[in-house]
Formats: sequence, structure tokens, C-alpha cells
Amino acid sequence: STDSTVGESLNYKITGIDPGAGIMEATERAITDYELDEWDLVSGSSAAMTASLKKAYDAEEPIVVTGWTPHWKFAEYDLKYLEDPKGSYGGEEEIHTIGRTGLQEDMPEAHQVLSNFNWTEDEMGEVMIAIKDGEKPEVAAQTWIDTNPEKVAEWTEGIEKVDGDKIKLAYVAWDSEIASTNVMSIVLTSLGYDVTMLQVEAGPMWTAVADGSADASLAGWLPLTHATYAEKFDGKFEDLGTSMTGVKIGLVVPAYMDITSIEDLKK
Ligand SMILES: C[SH](C)CC(=O)O
Repeated sequence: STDSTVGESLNYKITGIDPGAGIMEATERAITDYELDEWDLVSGSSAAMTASLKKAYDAEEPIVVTGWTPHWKFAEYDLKYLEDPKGSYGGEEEIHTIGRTGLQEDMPEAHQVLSNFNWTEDEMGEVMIAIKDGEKPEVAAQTWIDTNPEKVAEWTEGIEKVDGDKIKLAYVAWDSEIASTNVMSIVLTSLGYDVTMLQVEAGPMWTAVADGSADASLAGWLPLTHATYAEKFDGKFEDLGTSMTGVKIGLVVPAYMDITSIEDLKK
């Protein structure tokens, strides 16, 4: 029998995540840019994507997923990004903390901690991997905080405690943001805040910060991933700075697949 093409072996499907994620918009752009006319992007969730990835990887079957760094999947599996010569996925991205307008005057202490927040891919990875291995997010976050007091002190030094002020952090259930939001929730709680974590989809997350129904989010992927949301809500949110640089989105495949570029999906 003749070898099937990459597309045939994958039923021309790219395994995506939640439909509002920026990586999904970027992938639709890639489908157009690379003229992947027969291909479909299947939406679902971050958890469903990693379950499909595990199933295919364990059976050494072909799979293409919408992937991003930082993520524990690169520690778990031997994976590679497909080269993106047309730049559909942009270049180096950053994770930004965004706050509702008015946050600084209403909650100066929280505004300062959120602006100070920054950590490395490895530090986030410790929390993400503990959660992947079955730890509750709040327990994994507390363990990291307990073992990294000096890092947390960088974010909170000189900041006065408050007395039970309510604060709402919006996020999407991406492994990276489950980790960061749980860590920040505990840090703000230790400063006296009454913290609510609001798990929503990406569109409602940006909308909540823009309309003030959430106070902040640690999940702003910029400049490209969430460009559409940032433009839509320009002037209705404050960028509190980057918590991590050198992050990335793209199409990810197991290393055992002998393709190297998005161009190869056309074969
Ligand atoms: C899945 S990445 C963390 C963010 C995004 O694609 O919107």
C-alpha cells in the first residue's frame, strides 16, 4: 500500500483547545497562510488536548496540537514546534498581567503586587507539573510559595496588608494560568484580601477586566496571541506589565513525526 500523506494520517485535523483562545485564531490564520484547505481545527479544551496528545503519544500515532510554552507537555513528551516560516504565530510572546481601570486607586496594594508579579518558566513549571501529577492547584501553589519565600518577598516587600478587601482574578483553564492564578490568589490572601478566582473562557476573561466585573487577570498573552482582545478593549484595561517573557505559541507534534514545518502539512 502507498504511504498515506501526513494529512491522511491525521484525517486533516489539528487538535485545538478552547475556541476563544488566541492560539485558535492564530491557527485559523495559519490554515489560510499555508493554504491547508482540507484541514480542520478541532476545538475543545486544554485538558482534552493534553488527553488526546497522551493517547496518540503512548501509541506513537501522528498528532498535531495547538501548543504553547511554558507547558508541562515538553517535560513529559519529546515534542517539537513545527517551523512557521510565514509567521502565523508571531515571534516571542509575553504573559502580561492586566487590571481593570481604577484598580490603582481602589486597591493600591493589590495593584502593586500584581505589577510586581514575575517568575520564570521553570518556577511556573514546578507548580504546573505538581498539578499534572495530581496535586490540587491550591496545594501545589502553596508548596511552591513555601519553598520560594524570597521570590514571593520580591513581589510583596513594603506592601501594607489590607483588611478583607474583595478581589476577583479572572483566568482561563490553561495549565500555565491555573498555576499563576493559584499562586497569586494565595499571595493576595496572605496580604489580607478575600480572593475569588473566576475561571472563564478567554473572551469573557478580557470582557470581565474591561467591564470591571473582574479586578485583574494574569493571563494576557501579548503582543500577538491576544492582540484582538487588547485592541477590542483598548483604553478599558491597564497593562500591569509582564510576568514572563520568552513564551511561545505554535503547532506542536511528537518528535517521532518526520515533519519539521507547517509547510509539510500540505504534503
Ligand atoms: C493557550 S495560550 C496559553 C493563550 C491563548 O492561546 O489564548
